[in-house]
Amino acid sequence: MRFLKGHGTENDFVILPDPDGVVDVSAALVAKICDRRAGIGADGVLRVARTEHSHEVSDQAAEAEWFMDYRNSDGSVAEMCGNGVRVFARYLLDSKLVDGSEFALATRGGLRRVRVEPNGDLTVDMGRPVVHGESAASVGGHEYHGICVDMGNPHLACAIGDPVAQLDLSHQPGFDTVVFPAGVNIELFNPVGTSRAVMRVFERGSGETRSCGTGAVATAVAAAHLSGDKTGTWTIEVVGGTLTVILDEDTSYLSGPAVIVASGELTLAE
Ligand SMILES: N[C@@H](CCC[C@H](N)C(=O)O)C(=O)O
Repeated sequence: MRFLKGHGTENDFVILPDPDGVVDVSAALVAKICDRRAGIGADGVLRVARTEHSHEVSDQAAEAEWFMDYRNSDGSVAEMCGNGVRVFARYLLDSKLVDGSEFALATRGGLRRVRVEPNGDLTVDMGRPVVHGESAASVGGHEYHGICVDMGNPHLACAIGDPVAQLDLSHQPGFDTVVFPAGVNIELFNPVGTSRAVMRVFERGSGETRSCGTGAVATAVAAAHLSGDKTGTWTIEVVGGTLTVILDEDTSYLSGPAVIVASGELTLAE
């Protein structure tokens, strides 16, 4: 099976081209591929299938030719991945599977429109973030309060006083399983001034990663909430680079770099 490897601000993915939708990506195979010692190593897998071969997309999303089948590194399925969309889009562009500088792709979370910026960065229309209350995460014996943001997938974004660089995110943070029965991606951030935040993330199904696109938007929403705003442009600094988030009345946009770094033949079997 052919594979490619790519990343967006060091949130890294193995891409499996499967235009006819015939590859069975079992949880065990995904976990093996993502293993950083026994496999290729990645935060997740992006299977690239024609939307007509997927039964998991809404009617609206079915208008896109390509479906991003995203899996976390533990093999679990997620609805959306913001950096994944950008890396997936880079693969489609490099492989000439899409035309022009604006196109859409299908995800389990719905249709996502992508635009190529003049500097080569990719911007994704991430849809309208939905805020649904407050909750708390516990890390290293500290409890941090934050807001719950649905980006198609679940997030808890917490502004914290301690420097994020000092957090130990080697273990799953505690969270309220009544609020998040299907698990949650947890962002911990330090607001810097009025339009910047430094963020770390512990992702559901993947552990700490060096970036998370949906998490960056959730962080911008939480940071804006703190400063009494609903709209604006936010610079989100993640461990693997810098992302830009624009919040407007109706939707949100995520921009940043995405690159393909390798390709090869996968010999791993389940
Ligand atoms: N890294 C992603 C989010 C991937 C999915 C997440 N772990 C989940 O289970 O919801 C991003 O860039 O958004």
